Amino acid sequence: MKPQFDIPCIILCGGKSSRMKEDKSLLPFANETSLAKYQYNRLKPYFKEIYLSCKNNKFDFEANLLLEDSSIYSPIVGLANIINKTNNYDKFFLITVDTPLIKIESIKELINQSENYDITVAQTKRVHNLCGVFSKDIKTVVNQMLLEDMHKISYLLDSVKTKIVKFNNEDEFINLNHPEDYKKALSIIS
Ligand SMILES: Nc1nc2c(ncn2[C@@H]2O[C@H](COP(=O)(O)OP(=O)(O)OP(=O)(O)O)[C@@H](O)[C@H]2O)c(=O)[nH]1
Repeated sequence: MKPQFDIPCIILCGGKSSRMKEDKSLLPFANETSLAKYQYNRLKPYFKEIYLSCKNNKFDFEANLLLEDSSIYSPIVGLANIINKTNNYDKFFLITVDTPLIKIESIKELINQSENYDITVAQTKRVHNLCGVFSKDIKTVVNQMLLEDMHKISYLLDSVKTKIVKFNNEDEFINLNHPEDYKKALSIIS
C-alpha cells in the first residue's frame, strides 16, 4: 500500500541523554525492546522512507541510519548531517526519539500546514521545536550556526520562515527527558 505521507521521516536519536542518565533511545518501550525501535516501527508504515539519525549503530534491529561523525552533541549537528548528506528529498518530517506519543493525526496536520514554510512545528504550552516539517532551504542557516558553534534551535526557528501549529493535548507531546517522564509515558500507554 502507498504510504500516507510523501516525505521521509527522520528520528533524532543521537543525543547524550544526560538528564535520563542512560541512553533513552535504548530504553524498553511498550512492546518493543527500545524507544528507537518503537518510534521506527510505529511510524514506518506512514512514510515514504524512514531513518534514525545518530552517531553510531547502537541498535539491535535493522534500520536505515543517517550516521554523523561529529563529537559534538546537539540536534543542530543531526540536522546539518541530514541536510548536507542526503539529496533525494526537499523536506522531511523530523521527530525526536523521546516523543513517542504523538498521534498520526497530528503529524498529518503539521504536514498539511507546511506548504510555503521552511519549518512547521507543534506548540502546546511550549513550542516543540524538533517536531515538525523541515525544508532543506534552511541549509545555509544551519551550516552557519554550526560554523559559529551556535546550537539554539529557537534561533533557527526565528531565522527562517516558521509556522507554529497549536495543539491542545499536552500528554501527546510529552518529552522523555527525565526518568519521571519515562515512567509517566509508560503509564499513559499501558
Ligand atoms: N543525531 C543527533 N541527534 C541528537 C544529537 N544531540 C541530540 N540529539 C537528539 O535531539 C533530541 C533533543 O536532544 P536534547 O534534548 O538536546 O538532548 P538529549 O540527548 O535528548 O538529552 P539531554 O542530554 O538530557 O539534554 C533528542 O532526540 C536527541 O537524541 C546529536 O548530536 N546528533
